[in-house]
Amino acid sequence: MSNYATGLQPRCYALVPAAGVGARSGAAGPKQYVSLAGRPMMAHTLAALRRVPGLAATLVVLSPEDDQFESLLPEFEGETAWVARCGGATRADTVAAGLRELQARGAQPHDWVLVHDAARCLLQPAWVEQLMAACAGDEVGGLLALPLADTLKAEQGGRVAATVDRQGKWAAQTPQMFRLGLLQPALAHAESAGAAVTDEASAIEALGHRPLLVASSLENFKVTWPADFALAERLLRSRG
Ligand SMILES: Nc1ccn([C@@H]2O[C@H](COP(=O)(O)OP(=O)(O)OP(=O)(O)O)[C@@H](O)[C@H]2O)c(=O)n1
Ligand SMILES: C[C@](O)(CO)[C@H](O)COP(=O)(O)O
Repeated sequence: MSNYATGLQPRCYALVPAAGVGARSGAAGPKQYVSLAGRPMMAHTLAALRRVPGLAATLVVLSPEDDQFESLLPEFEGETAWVARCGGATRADTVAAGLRELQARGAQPHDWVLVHDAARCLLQPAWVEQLMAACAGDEVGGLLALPLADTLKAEQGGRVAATVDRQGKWAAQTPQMFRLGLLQPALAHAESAGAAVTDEASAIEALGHRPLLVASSLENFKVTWPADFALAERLLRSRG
């Protein structure tokens, strides 16, 4: 019997952490506002989420200091498009604050939350639908990810220290989809243990669960480094 068998149909919420500064990107300001194919990067991310059938609402979590969202994405806010200015110092802090905001807006423990990086602006709705379909009947939830195609090296002082066995290794992407009632305590547990989790799945794993891996696309990369902007722009333009 499921822990979440309330008799109520769970809702699915998207939570977009967008409170980062983009230090690695070399951009003059937060990378989520860099213009790509004529629109701020985050506009592409949010447009993709808007086209996902079955999402009850999308919550964007900004830094309290953000002064660009309203002017650059004036059309976003609405009945199912929410904004909160409660982002934290780390991605995990931002997500935890966003979960509290979802709860305050009526989300229940059995509801699903799909956490998706603002910086993964090449997202395709079909990939999100695949994740939702895979997780629908699952107790734990899961994430989009990609099996590693390259040989993996461990580095020390600019030289190869070791070649790491890549067999069975995947690169984690987003969305990462978990029940609110599981993700919230998982992040709280990670924080109290002083564990710096870089994604939601690691917090869930630390509780002994094994999230589902749902194969995604190389195109769902996270804009991180300076050269990533040009690649994202080319791909966005090629999609028309
Ligand atoms: N304190 C933070 C840090 C990151 N993020 C968000 O988490 C996503 C993935 O993080 P990353 O690519 O690392 O973004 P930045 O933190 O902005 O980049 P950097 O680490 O290079 O500074 C981004 O959408 C980013 O805005 C966030 O909401 N709050
Ligand atoms: C969540 C994530 O995008 C999965 O790959 C990644 O862990 C975020 O890491 P970052 O260092 O905050 O960019």
